[in-house]
Amino acid sequence: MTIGKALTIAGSDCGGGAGIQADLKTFQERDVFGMSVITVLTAQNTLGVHGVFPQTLEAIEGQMDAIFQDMGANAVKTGMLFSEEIINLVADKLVQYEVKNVVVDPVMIAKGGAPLLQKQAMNALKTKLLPLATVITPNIPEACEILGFSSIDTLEEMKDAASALQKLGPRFVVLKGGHLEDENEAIDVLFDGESFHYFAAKRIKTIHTHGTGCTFAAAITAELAKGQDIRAAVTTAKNFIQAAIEQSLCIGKGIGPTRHSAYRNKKD
Ligand SMILES: Nc1ncnc2c1ncn2[C@@H]1O[C@H](COP(=O)(O)OP(=O)(O)OP(=O)(O)O)[C@@H](O)[C@H]1O
Ligand SMILES: Cc1ncc(COP(=O)(O)O)c(N)n1
Repeated sequence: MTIGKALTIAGSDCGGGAGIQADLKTFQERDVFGMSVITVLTAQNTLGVHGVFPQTLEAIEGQMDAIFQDMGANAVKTGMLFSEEIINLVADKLVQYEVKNVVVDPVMIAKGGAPLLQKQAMNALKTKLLPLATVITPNIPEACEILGFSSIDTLEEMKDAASALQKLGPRFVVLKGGHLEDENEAIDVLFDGESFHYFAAKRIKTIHTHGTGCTFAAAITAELAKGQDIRAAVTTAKNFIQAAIEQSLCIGKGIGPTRHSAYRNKKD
């Protein structure tokens, strides 16, 4: 019996809505074998991030070696990497193990505003990690930060940004439009170096969107691990996140998580 193997290299969200926990739930729902390398522990709930505890480089390296010297992975996602040292280590290991299908979610700031990437790590993200990526999945503020743009306000500007991001080295760019001011639609743009593809869905009116970015990127990773091409992977991920937000959960006193099981048994 074979199964796609997907690895997430990310931060732990003890509250279960984002990070490693969201990724593993998504992998399970998409029927791939999920594995994890924990870069940082966060003390976090729906009200915000209350503590960030980076793991030692030795601990991160040990987890990566354990996985790649035995099981390997058909696709890898990176999420919260937090520091320059962690980014450099993870990038070196991805090169060492010749990892294919690397999904980089350039996590920078939590929904509540807490920094999840140190300012001095930006250069390593841009120069070491992005060139290794098969696909990157920034949201609009992250794209602005990477490119030094002051704002991205329209679909045309999203296309310009996606094209500029692709020049930094990733094979594909999926620029997420969740932060665009559009009452009706949440539209994401895929750029493959030649053409643009659009993934639009009805915008859902809810505050409970904790972990949407992690979940969306994890769903892309799962589909790539199964051998799907990028357009099929993003199509499934968009359907998956739409269902998860439609049934998002009012758990806790703040921004609740999405329901990872909402797309279960639905046809792609
Ligand atoms: N209110 C919404 N209704 C429908 N889809 C949404 C909504 N908000 C975000 N999305 C979609 O969810 C996915 C994740 O996008 P989003 O922009 O929320 O990521 P993000 O800001 O990186 O998330 P996070 O802050 O959790 O990391 C995208 O496909 C986006 O279009
Ligand atoms: C460990 C970790 N990784 C990623 C996010 C981003 O998710 P969100 O912006 O929805 O809080 C997070 N909050 N925590």
